[in-house]
Amino acid sequence: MNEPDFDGVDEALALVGRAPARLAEPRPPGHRDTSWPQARALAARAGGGATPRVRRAPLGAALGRILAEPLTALTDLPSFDTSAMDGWAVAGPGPWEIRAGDSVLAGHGPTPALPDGVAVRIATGARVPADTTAVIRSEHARAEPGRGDRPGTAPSGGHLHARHEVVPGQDIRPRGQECRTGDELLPAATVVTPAVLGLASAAGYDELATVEPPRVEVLVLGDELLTSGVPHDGLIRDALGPMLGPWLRALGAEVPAVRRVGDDADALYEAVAGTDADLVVTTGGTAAGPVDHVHPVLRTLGAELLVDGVRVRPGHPMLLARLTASRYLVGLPGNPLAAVSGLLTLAEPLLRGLAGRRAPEPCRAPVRDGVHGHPHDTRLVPVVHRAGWAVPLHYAGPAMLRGLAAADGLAAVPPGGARPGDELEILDLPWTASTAAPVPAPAQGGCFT
Ligand SMILES: Nc1nc2c(c(=O)[nH]1)N[C@H]1C(S)=C(S)[C@@H](COP(=O)(O)OP(=O)(O)OC[C@H]3O[C@@H](n4cnc5c(N)ncnc54)[C@H](O)[C@@H]3O)O[C@H]1N2
Ligand code: MOO
Repeated sequence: MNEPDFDGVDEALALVGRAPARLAEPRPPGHRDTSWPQARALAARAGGGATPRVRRAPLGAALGRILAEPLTALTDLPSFDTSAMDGWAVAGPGPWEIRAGDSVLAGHGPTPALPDGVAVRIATGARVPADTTAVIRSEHARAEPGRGDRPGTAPSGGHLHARHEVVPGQDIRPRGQECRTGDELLPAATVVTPAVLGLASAAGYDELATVEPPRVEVLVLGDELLTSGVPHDGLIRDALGPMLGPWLRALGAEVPAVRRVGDDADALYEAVAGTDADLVVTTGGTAAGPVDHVHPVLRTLGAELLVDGVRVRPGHPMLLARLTASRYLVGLPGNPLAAVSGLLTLAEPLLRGLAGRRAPEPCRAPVRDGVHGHPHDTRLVPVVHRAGWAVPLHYAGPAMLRGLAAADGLAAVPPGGARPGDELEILDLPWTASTAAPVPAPAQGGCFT
């Protein structure tokens, strides 16, 4: 490729400059790469076209999964008129004669209707007797003992006086207040959180229909990679194997194992041809070096290249291939930040579709400092959120993870760059929701959550 200066920009911009943005130059003709927005849309379409596998699982096994169908109420909630307080059920105007006998407790069937002028003790959560006008909480009522009541026993035969005005319906939760049978409580594609489990249980569910997580196999290429110890003799540590498994799981995938296949074309062919995963993610070997085997292996397999290079820095050699009607391969470049760029550009939207998840609301934030742009390509730059600003981080070169490890997200810098105050799209990292500091709402809100 005849763009040494532009590629050099990526390295130079590992330290973020403050120069004013340059205007985008026209793309040289004949370039085959896909634009960054197109690549994301293509990956999302490929994932969204798949038919998700659905499984009915007991509530306890559904946590973190995606609802395959809407959650509709199997009952009215509450399913009967319920007392909201411990106190007295009363009918008609007071004072009321206290009905002798047991209190009305939670968990019991219907009790006899309440005639006007009568009160009966009732517990929070109990079914209110038919014809009850209101519930008066204990502290708002005064019970006058009847004859024969012993101290410490429930008064009976005495009278009940309200200390405050009684409003009809007070402290009664009417049947169906929260929902009616058949109401849609949550749409399909909702993530099953602990709160969803609670709601599903309250609404009568024993099990939930959820989308089976897509299975992803990670193949780490490269003979130069060590799995332990300090880099030596030209060998380096594998930074991607330890990162990609948990990252892909955070995106809703099942990742049984990360395999290292070295720079062996036959081993790569065998691994890809024999996989039963929905998605194979490879790292390294996407460029045109002597041991870059991803393209030749895909050709031998007859795979269809949906994306072959993306106009994004770092990570432009990333690719997306269809292996069979329902299996995909995402080739991530070997440089670690370039691999993350491929993960967010291609693997994330593809997996979102395969996992049945909804697209997140796009999130934008103003960038505090000017950011150099690539002349033709989008740049992804690690940023932290500070007082409503996205602040670009240093150490953002293609081979570096130092900036990313401190980041809250990646800002998409358009071709030509950004000036201070420009609103940029921010890609959240899957863990930022739990670590982000409270944010004074930026212009468009929603980032880092
Ligand atoms: N002639 C050209 N050479 C390169 C181009 C180009 O356009 N023309 N693009 C460069 C860019 S940009 C990238 S990104 C890389 C992509 O290369 P590959 O996907 O083929 O990756 P490798 O060559 O295998 O590795 C690149 C680099 O990353 C290191 N690496 C690989 N795997 C890991 C890992 N798991 N953990 C840590 N580091 C890893 C590897 O040692 C290399 O240093 O190609 C450029 N070349
Ligand atoms: O610029 Mo590459 O895409 O090093 O990452």
